[in-house]
Amino acid sequence: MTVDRRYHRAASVTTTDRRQPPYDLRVVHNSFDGEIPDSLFSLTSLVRLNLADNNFSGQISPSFNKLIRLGTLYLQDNHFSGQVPDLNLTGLTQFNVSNNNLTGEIPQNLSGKPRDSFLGNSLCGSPLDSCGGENGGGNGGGKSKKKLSAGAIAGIVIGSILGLLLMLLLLFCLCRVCAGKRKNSKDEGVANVRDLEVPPEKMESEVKNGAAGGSFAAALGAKEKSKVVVDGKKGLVFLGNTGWNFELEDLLRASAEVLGKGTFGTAYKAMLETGLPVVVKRLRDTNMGEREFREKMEEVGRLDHENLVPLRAYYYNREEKLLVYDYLPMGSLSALLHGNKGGGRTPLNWETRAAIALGAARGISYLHSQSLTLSHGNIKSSNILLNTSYEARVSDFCLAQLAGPTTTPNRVAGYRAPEVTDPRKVSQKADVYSFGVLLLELLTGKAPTHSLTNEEGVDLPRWVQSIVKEEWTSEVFDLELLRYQNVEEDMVQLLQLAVDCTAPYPDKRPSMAEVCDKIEEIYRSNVQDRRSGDIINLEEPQHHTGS
Ligand SMILES: Nc1ncnc2c1ncn2[C@@H]1O[C@H](COP(=O)(O)OP(=O)(O)OP(=O)(O)O)[C@@H](O)[C@H]1O
Repeated sequence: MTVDRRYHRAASVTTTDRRQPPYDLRVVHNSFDGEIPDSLFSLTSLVRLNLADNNFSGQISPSFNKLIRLGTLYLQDNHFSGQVPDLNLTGLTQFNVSNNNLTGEIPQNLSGKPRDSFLGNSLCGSPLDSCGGENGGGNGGGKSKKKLSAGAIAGIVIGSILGLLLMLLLLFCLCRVCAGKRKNSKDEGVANVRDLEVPPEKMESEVKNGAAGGSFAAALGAKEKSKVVVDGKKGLVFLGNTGWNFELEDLLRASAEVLGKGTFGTAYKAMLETGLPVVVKRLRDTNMGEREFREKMEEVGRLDHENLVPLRAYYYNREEKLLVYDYLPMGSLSALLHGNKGGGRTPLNWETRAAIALGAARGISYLHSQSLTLSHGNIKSSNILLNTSYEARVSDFCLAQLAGPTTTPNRVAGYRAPEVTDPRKVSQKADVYSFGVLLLELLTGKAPTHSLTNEEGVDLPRWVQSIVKEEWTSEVFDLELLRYQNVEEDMVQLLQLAVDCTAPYPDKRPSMAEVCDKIEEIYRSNVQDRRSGDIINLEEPQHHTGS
């Protein structure tokens, strides 16, 4: 069927004279789809054309201009798209293209038609709103669109750019804040971290060779560039009931001198402005994480015995780890035994040595009693410190695990039990061995291998074993001890205990509690001897010049 036939069939043709061509064509509701066929435009006599409410699509052809007699053109409620053609039909009084998909500007010739004729499209221009403004009136529905003026577009573009810049700026600020926070959390997650500047010249002159008078901050900074990272909030952590009340900054201001370099780092004596002297150990190369470190410090801080040098406080940050102890003015047993050999040193008598041995044994035995896995780990004469009454205080206990990869294991080689391969893993039996070497050192006055910086020292257990027992007295004991009579038997007993402690097989060694009991027994007999009044006057404390 041709389109023409379709039209003729469906159209209700209104004509009085059947010989006349149709002048009124109405297409039945919803009957047609597709584009309007060109043949329609040959019906030039048409006066009324009503194609409303169908499914016509495509463009509205400008060929409607051929229907020069057209007074009514109803195209509403279809699917026409594209622009409204410029219809120059002077008789066209009824015109409606509403509710299609038409776009663009309404041609000048149709601008006099009522608004309703154009609604429901995306059209603009008179009689609707001007192009660039709102069109379609209030009931344009979803089909209405904006057509923006150049000024509006420029405004939107500039606004968008400014908005984008603002967002970038905000993003940048946010990143800076986050980066700042991350940095702070690196330095213990605390604000208030700052650097103490120490002039390098000051550091050099003040701390050179451990000379006293330089500030502790300078001492810490001496080998670094010139900065010490100080964390003002998470400062010193005090352990136990010290009664101490000072801040890290007070410590950094304190005058300091180097006491010596040990296995774990350097020890400083710091004199606070209040006159309180403390010892600060600056740990080197500690691999331990913060949490583990703090837990370890709390554990060590809980250990409390009269023959121990308690850990009073600590400081932790990624760069610096400091341990704070009491300062013991009489120094170490090592300094007493081996220092000032040239002269000016009062020899250590037997009773003082026996008392030191007993005090040290008690301190270590206490440690072992706390837990089967707890050991000192670094027993040697420089870690046996003395108070003003020459009572022994064991220091540096339970720190073996803190030792970093660059520690100097040689320094403890002479005290180390043969089975110890990793100095960070030391058993109680290994402690007993080290204590045995310490007893041998006390009795012979000789320093064990590598225990002194300048001297080679002796492999004490081996050396003593190489001497036949009968010759122990004259060959083995420190000459300073030989002048005391009636104590020979006690000395031999202590020497035998030392030999037992240094047995190559850990199982053959006594426990620290047994060692303690034995020394007490020897010491008691010594006191009885003293009561019988046959040796030196022990009522007066003797003075020794430690180095
Ligand atoms: N609390 C203290 N009071 C007085 N002197 C101390 C104190 N602590 C340590 N010293 C002395 O400071 C010096 C250095 O001590 P430090 O403990 O750092 O090294 P060390 O004992 O030689 O070796 P290690 O680190 O293996 O124990 C030693 O001569 C030591 O006797």
